[in-house]
Amino acid sequence: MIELEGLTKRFGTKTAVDHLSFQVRPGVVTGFLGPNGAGKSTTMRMMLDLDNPTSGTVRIDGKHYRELQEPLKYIGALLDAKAMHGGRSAYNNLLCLAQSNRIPASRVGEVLDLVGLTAVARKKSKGFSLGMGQRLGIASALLGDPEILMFDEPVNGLDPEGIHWIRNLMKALAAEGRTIFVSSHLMSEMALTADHLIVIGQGKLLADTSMADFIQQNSRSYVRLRSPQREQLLDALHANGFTPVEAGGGTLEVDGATTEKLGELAAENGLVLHELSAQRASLEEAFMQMTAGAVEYHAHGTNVHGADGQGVTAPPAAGPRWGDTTKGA
Ligand SMILES: Nc1ncnc2c1ncn2[C@@H]1O[C@H](COP(=O)(O)OP(=O)(O)OP(=O)(O)O)[C@@H](O)[C@H]1O
Repeated sequence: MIELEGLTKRFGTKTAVDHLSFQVRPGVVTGFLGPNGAGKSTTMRMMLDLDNPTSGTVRIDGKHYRELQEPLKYIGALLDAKAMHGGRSAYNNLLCLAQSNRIPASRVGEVLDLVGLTAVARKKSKGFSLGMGQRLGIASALLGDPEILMFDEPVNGLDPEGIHWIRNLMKALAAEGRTIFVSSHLMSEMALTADHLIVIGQGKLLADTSMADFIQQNSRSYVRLRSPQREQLLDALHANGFTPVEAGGGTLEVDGATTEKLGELAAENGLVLHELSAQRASLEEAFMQMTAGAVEYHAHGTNVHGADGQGVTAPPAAGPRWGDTTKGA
């Protein structure tokens, strides 16, 4: 278990991490998400005592990192895959780490095997590709067979097979009851890997929730409609209190409705539908909403339908980018 309490880091006037408090529990993969520059790496560095907090604390199984005897046996981390000594072989890099943590040398061969680097174990790591470097970093994290594992953007540089492998590895490690904490700015990746989510933006906690609840609470569900009798359909929708949104190509989107309700409405009005489908916004959209604040989807719309007051609301041209400061605006 990792516990953060009021963790804060300032670099001069820049607050990189802002009063973060959360727990990372065993037995699940916890995703640590945020846009570039949100403060993920800084938080992880403080968890590992590589940076001093300005204020607040991090506890690993109730202790400060520096109080841990042979920390690699408690917590393994992949932070910067390039941190290895390039002039040493993969095997020797790991052997040095093992020796300084009283880990038997036999474990080096085991973890090299686990990450698929046995064939290049004696090669100098400076010649490694990005993906091989990631695998070597993961091997070093696994060396002490720790109960807690932290990975900062572990799929960086991995090919599709490697990405699949690391995903399954993290899930398998969590299933063994370990605490797995993995950062990413890739929402799609987290959706496939994480059971629990911690989302930060501008160093602040935005969400601490199960993946299922996050999607449920943050993604928008709506119905998509297309009809050759678009004008009549708009009239019928407005007459029944719906606010259709223009989605391009003659398609309309309606929030707060079911396909059953809108199908019946079309039938009652004798309207032909070419499309009637329930939609749920992707996780990516959920993140956009969360980090950009409640995008005022309806409030900033543009009336594109005409002067009869029965306009459709156009969606915003483009959502704010990750890291914008408009949360809650
Ligand atoms: N040593 C430092 N000195 C000054 N500013 C720093 C330092 N380290 C990080 N920062 C700033 O703190 C903020 C958080 O950076 P951090 O690297 O933790 O974010 P991140 O979420 O890991 O981003 P990314 O996904 O791009 O790696 C950024 O604005 C960054 O520029």
